[in-house]
Amino acid sequence: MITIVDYGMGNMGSVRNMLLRAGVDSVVTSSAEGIKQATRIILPGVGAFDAAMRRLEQSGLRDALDEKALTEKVPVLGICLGMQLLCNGSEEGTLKGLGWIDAKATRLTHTEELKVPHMGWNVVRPVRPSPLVDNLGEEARFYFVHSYAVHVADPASSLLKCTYGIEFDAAINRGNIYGAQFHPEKSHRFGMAFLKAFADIPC
Ligand SMILES: NC(=O)CC[C@H](N)C(=O)O
Repeated sequence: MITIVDYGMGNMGSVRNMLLRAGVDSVVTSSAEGIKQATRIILPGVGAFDAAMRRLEQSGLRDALDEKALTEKVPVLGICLGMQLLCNGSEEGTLKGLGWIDAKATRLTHTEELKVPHMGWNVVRPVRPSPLVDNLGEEARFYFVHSYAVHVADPASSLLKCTYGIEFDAAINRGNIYGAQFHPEKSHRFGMAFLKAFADIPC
């Protein structure tokens, strides 16, 4: 069973609905108790970096998440802001991130042709094989809405790259920790395949 973490920053319902369309059941929890039951976790997120970190800390969810991710090593998927939170930090804020993957988020550069936020569909390029991305097929495209982009320190932590002015990491992975900068819940069949693959990752 997948547990979707509700910490007041994002649309848990659309993630749950896309999982259902993929034939995967899930529960939404806003409590540390709920997280303790989890065997697989999705950390969604829409909004600002510091506000999200503050909510995770103040709600007591951070400790429960640390235990699951670092000690029990259950598969965890961060989506959009949720992926940025997995990193050491972001130029968007001053607070430290969860630090589960050695990476940082930097601001995208606004130009005449390329507006920030990066909003809309974009293609991604596979970097290395992983059960999470191996079955996406040719020309996989995903839906993005973000102003900050993640760059991993160790190239081996990158699964998918995307280019919007600069190249950035669109999906990342280290051990049991996974992240997607795009919104799989808004990415039609590609997003459904991606979420199904996360649900099927052996643990
Ligand atoms: N869509 C969002 O919530 C974006 C998350 C983050 N604030 C960013 O701009 O990258």
